[in-house]
Amino acid sequence: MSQLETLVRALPKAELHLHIEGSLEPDMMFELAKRNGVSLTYASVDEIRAAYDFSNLQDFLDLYYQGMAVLQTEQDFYDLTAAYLARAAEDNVRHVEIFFDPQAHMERGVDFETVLDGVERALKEGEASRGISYRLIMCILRHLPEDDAFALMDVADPHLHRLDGIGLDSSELGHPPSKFERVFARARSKGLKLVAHAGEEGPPSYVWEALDLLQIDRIDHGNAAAKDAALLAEIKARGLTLTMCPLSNQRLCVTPDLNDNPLAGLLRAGVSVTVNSDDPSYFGGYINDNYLAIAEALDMSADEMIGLARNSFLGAFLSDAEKKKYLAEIDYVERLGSHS
Ligand SMILES: Nc1ncnc2[nH]cnc12
Ligand SMILES: [Zn+2]
Repeated sequence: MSQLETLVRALPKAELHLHIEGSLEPDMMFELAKRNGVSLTYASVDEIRAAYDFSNLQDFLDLYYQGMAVLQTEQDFYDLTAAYLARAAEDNVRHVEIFFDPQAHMERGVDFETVLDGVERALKEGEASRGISYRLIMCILRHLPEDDAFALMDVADPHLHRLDGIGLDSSELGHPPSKFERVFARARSKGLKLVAHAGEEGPPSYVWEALDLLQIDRIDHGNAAAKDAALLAEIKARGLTLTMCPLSNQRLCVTPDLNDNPLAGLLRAGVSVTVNSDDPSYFGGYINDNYLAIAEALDMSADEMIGLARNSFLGAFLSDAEKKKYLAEIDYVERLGSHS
């Protein structure tokens, strides 16, 4: 194992951009299909993996919504989340901020409470048994109408104390942040943190809208910011963190060549960049795989790996005391490394 790999594995990390439904591994898809009597169009795990050959975001989303149809009971959502936490623990992930897509389940007749109860039960257990702290972010599907988003906010209203933030995901092109300005205003009035996928496939203007109209606290992806110097300056001035996902960008042909990923350039330009896995079961890697892939492709240093891990806690929706605790752990790993 290289020194850099040893370091990446040892670093405590926060994962800030993870769709829990995107951690559904083919093995579990088969198991749940059997348990729930759902028929899959695939005959084997290998066939599923072979289907994960995407040309763009929509290609992926079509399979992502299809795959999650096996998730039906509270136990399913618990099992899915518990499996992710077990895998994240192997990568020394100490804090997670998880997205979930209730609309994609409710339209199949699964209750909002079933989803939330199962995900939350696993997160609470993960915190107690593995020491992985968490925040939970409910995402709005942007390809659906504004009315549907308001309906989701109504259903979620009695449970808002169990949620930390609101996000915006799904098909970006043709669905700019402005479509959800009023929904985000309502979420803000409820005291929720706000994040949005912006500038993944979409242009810099979508990132501007997320900043100015949605008034987000953090940007998911944000790749397009690298194309607009004024936008970059604004992101820095506001101290906003970008939750970037290099293997996702590669698999969805946002930056098919990892060498072209803007992550290192943005970090070196002083932007608070973080590394995340997005939908690890679909994109061929969990968080350490993402760190190691960009370290190699973008010729990043040990200090930069440490900086990315620090940013993950600094950009998290944690208290200052919690951040301090995690940052001290990174300092410790850094000191160990400097003596070796
Ligand atoms: N990378 C991604 N972009 C937009 N929506 C998503 N939903 C799950 N993964 C996503
Ligand atoms: Zn995402």
